[in-house]
Amino acid sequence: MARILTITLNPALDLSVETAPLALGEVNRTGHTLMEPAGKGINVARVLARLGHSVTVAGLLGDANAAPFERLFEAEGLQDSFVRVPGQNRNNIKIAEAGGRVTDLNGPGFRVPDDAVQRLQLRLKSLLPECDAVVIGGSLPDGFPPSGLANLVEQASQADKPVWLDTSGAGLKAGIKAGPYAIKPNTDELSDWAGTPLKDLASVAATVDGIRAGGVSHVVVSMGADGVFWSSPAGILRSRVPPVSLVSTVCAGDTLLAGMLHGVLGGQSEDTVLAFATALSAECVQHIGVGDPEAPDFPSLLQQTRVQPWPGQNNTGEIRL
Ligand SMILES: Nc1ncnc2c1ncn2[C@@H]1O[C@H](COP(=O)(O)OP(=O)(O)O)[C@@H](O)[C@H]1O
Ligand SMILES: O=P(O)(O)OC[C@H]1O[C@](O)(COP(=O)(O)O)[C@@H](O)[C@@H]1O
Repeated sequence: MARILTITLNPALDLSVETAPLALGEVNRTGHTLMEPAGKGINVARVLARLGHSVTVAGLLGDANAAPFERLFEAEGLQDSFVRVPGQNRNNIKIAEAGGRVTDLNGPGFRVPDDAVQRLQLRLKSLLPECDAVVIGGSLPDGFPPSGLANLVEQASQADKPVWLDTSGAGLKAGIKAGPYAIKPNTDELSDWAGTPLKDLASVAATVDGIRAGGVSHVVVSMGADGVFWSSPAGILRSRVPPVSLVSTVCAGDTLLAGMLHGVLGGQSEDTVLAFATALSAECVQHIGVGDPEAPDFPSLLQQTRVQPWPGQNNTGEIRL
């Protein structure tokens, strides 16, 4: 069991809605709906706790609607070390239509006070000695500078804690420069970072090589139904997902990251790490919410997940994503 600190700078209440294909501009009657406290670091924390780790959740939490988050932390056994800030955590709406299309409506939340980065740095000072790894996940709230994210990455790295970073846009740009141990962009986020659409595995690989040359040890690229591309000091692996019945891809990236961290901290072989994490993320897309390592069909999903070195035989990199 490892001690993991996750940081969520912009938590959200996710309202997930399962529905038939939307009739825009009309009354739609939905199926299953679920409102849950979320945000990338919090989602990762939930999966890690279910995998038996001791997890502290931190970051910024709006005080106006903190109660559901606090209830979740209590229920899931997560140590709450969030810095409270004035205002509301955002509401994010996730519409999962039959057929697998998912539409995210991510709302605005609190605006951060001027001293937010300093308060977080102070909080981290006391939390870092107590953890084995740090996850920083999600977007930056209004007023939080990308340089502030870079400061947090540097602070944790200087304390010798591996930082796993999952963010996007300007945060990802600044974060990569600060030299995290690992990043987990999806193909769109990596394309955005590269400034060009990455349409095949060869271009993903070339982009990842550049990032690794800059000092990031592990680059995990999640590619939706095309699986995962993982470049690390041990080499490059690519996984393929098992067949699943798709409901919602929301939280699949967070579940994948948690599964990767679980395996890497556990010292498992690379193949085992990637197969486990991929299968768990595939389990996740079969329902709303984070992946469940205790799902009855998880062993079968794991068995059907394929991991291969990349580029393998007959694999020249032109596979289109
Ligand atoms: N349609 C799908 N079928 C099976 N597995 C999937 C599917 N979509 C996503 N996954 C799994 O979840 C992982 C993360 O999903 P992805 O959409 O790439 O990340 P993110 O949620 O961060 O955008 C994928 O790498 C894959 O392993
Ligand atoms: O901070 P961002 O980039 O807006 O993302 C937040 C959203 O991402 C999620 O954490 C899901 O992320 P993934 O689909 O990448 O796993 C949601 O719970 C949340 O609403």
